[in-house]
Amino acid sequence: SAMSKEQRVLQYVQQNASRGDPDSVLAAVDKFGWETEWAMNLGDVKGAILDRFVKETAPQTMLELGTYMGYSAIRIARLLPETAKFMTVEFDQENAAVAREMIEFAGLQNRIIQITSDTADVIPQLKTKYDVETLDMVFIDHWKDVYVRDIKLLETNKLLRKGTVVVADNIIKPGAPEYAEYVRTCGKYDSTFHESRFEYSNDDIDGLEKSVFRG
Ligand SMILES: Cc1cc(C(=O)N2CCN(C)CC2)sc1-c1cc(O)c2nc[nH]c(=O)c2c1
Ligand SMILES: [Mg+2]
Repeated sequence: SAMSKEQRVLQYVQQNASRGDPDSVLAAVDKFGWETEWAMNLGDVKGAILDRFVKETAPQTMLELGTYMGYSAIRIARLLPETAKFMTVEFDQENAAVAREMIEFAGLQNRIIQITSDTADVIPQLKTKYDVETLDMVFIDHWKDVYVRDIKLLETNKLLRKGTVVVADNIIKPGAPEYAEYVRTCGKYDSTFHESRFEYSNDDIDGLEKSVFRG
């Protein structure tokens, strides 16, 4: 059967990037996104903002909700020390399979714990099954309608501590208004909005919300 868009991106990476070179993998995905087919990767413009947050935070324990093709997982893992524990969760089996190959091509499979499951099932298991005490940083980029559900699950499962940094994609496009409202008004976070460009677009606006848990 014909290849999916995600498989086409993976093939392009395998044929145009250098195995074991994460930056060349990111560059190939971005070139494909700009020049050939749009895809919902974080992309280079918002990616540079996330890079800065990851470098500033230097997390030892990190969680990503929404792996998709693995682009942001590679983006994050390339900045983490070997000692860091980084888990990424993807619900869609086909996307998870593409991500596994993309992450392997980048040579980062030893730095990324890939989980294929519903985040609502995984979050309550992080302490017991994944030996997590608390999270230093979280990147939320799965589905806008469950952003609030999942950050509340992180709270009730005692996975956040004073200073945990929670970053969320797509605050403007497609938009996560309930999430923005929650983190900005619930009193539990110091939250800032970082305006940027929508992935692979010169004119559409989007942005990342960065919310630091007050503990
Ligand atoms: C799938 C999709 C379509 C969008 C859009 O407005 N489009 C008009 C403009 N054309 C060009 C693209 C299509 S925005 C978006 C999207 C973007 C993300 O970064 C996402 N991140 C995580 N999870 C998501 O479901 C997610 C969806
Ligand atoms: Mg996104």
